Amino acid sequence: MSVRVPSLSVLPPVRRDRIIAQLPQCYSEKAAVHTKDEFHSKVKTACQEQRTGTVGRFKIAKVIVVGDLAVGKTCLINRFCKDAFDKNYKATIGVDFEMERFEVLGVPFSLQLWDTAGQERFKCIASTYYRGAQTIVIVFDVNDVASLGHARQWLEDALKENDPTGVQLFLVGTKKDLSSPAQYVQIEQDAIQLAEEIQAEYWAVSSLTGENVRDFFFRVASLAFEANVLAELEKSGSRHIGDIVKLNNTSNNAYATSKKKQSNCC
Ligand SMILES: Nc1nc2c(ncn2[C@@H]2O[C@H](COP(=O)(O)OP(=O)(O)OP(=O)(O)O)[C@@H](O)[C@H]2O)c(=O)[nH]1
Ligand SMILES: [Mg+2]
Repeated sequence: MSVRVPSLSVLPPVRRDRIIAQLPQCYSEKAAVHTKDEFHSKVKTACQEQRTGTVGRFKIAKVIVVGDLAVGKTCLINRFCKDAFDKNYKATIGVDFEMERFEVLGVPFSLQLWDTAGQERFKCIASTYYRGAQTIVIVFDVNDVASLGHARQWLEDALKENDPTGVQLFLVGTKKDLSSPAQYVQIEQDAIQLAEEIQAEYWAVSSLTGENVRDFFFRVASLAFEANVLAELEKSGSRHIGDIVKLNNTSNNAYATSKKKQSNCC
């Protein structure tokens, strides 16, 4: 198992191609977290007035990526974070993670992307990292019906460690480049139906060609950001949250939490 934990002081600056000025649209209106064209007006105003509280001050949203072995979880993350693709399968042992920094509506915001192992023998290690997720991404291979069939079980396992009301769910079909249009149409129907049932947003991507990968992660970052700012606004009611919320570096630092978990890990 490899877990790399960068310190805050060595984080690179936000890349120019990680700047989000508008809400990216969903993949399918039939299965979306929401279908609004723009960020919530309260969120836009809060950002303009720099009233986003702890969001923007080292706020990091934890995203866990789960799903059957070899469906393409690692390739999906690597395509986005490193613009790389490896055709050779190398199983993830336990977990790995990547940090991605964005700027959303002028506010810094980071995603901590946890790439978990799909292999049964590593599942017990991986599941100890599920806790505290804000976003759960369930991955399946669009050419493998069984991997879609297992999505509910992955969700159930991830929700054991998280508050179901507080998480955003995504169901992502990978390896779109390998499927014929006819095959794809069939599995997409089933996937969208499942996504509707579990209230997940559906996406289909190819890490080989890069199709939809960037749009997908931009959508994840934007929806997590929007939910975080709305939660901050709700927490502080009509008060000016930027004036009253002080970040406690020890208790709110996700890196500290990760380090703690790392040392407890089997
Ligand atoms: N053609 C094609 N192959 C892909 C794509 N994504 C992943 N693969 C291949 O599928 C295999 C498994 O990919 P991984 O990303 O390692 O799978 P994983 O889900 O991380 O697997 P575990 O770590 O064991 O859970 C590799 O051989 C990849 O090259 C894709 O979009 N298109
Ligand atoms: Mg992997």
